[in-house]
Amino acid sequence: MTGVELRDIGVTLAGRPVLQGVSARLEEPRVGIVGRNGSGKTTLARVIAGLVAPDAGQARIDGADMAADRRAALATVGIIFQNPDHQIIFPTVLEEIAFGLTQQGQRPRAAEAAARAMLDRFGKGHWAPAATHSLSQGQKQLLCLMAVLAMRPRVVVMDEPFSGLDIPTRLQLMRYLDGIAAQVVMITHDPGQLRGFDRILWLEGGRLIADGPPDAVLPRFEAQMREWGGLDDLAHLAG
Ligand SMILES: Nc1ncnc2c1ncn2[C@@H]1O[C@H](COP(=O)(O)OP(=O)(O)OP(=O)(O)O)[C@@H](O)[C@H]1O
Repeated sequence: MTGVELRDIGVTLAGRPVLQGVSARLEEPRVGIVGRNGSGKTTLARVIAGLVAPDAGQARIDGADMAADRRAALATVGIIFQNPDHQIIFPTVLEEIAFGLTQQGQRPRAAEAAARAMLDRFGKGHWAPAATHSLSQGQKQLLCLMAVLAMRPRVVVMDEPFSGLDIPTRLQLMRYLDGIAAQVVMITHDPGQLRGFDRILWLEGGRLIADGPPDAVLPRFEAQMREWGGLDDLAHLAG
């Protein structure tokens, strides 16, 4: 089958269930994942990208198990983390983008040419020799997006990619996203970033508590967040 298939996913970390019984078949071009802090969103993103193997159930993309088949994962799925500093490892922009392509088996010269082509596509050809540490947070996030897209993934998983960015930078990055052909699975706390999305998954306490089109899920999600926002549950410490 095509698309992301999550079948009864369970993940336990440090003896605690973090995801339980999560099942969904995602074929829509734009899928959002919402939920409170600690609800398991990042863990689910990592499961989809094959970075975490579930303790129970199966996660597949286009029929392949991303955690077991890292070669298929490199060709199929890319992930963009919340903090680009956790993702960027090379001193220059060109090296950063070319790296993933050499990982996929391209020769260095071909990888460099493809990296330059990706920079040109975003009108950022002049960034090639720039030092990655000199980029702003928004520029770093765009670099991560270009590095992932250069690998031509079928699915791009994004874990709160716009947090910490100012509004114009966020809007620019969202516009870039509009133009990409890959299926996007995006985690966010901000329902405003999910305009135009096709489907929303809502996680609470590691379980999927709602799954449907934005019109059906987001108004309930926002009402619930406002209600919980009125309570003082920050006083409790996890046991
Ligand atoms: N490596 C780990 N070891 C132990 N517990 C973990 C680990 N990673 C995450 N957890 C716990 O799993 C739960 C879910 O974490 P996760 O990061 O998936 O949630 P989240 O919904 O993405 O949260 P946030 O919105 O705050 O980023 C949390 O209670 C967290 O403390």
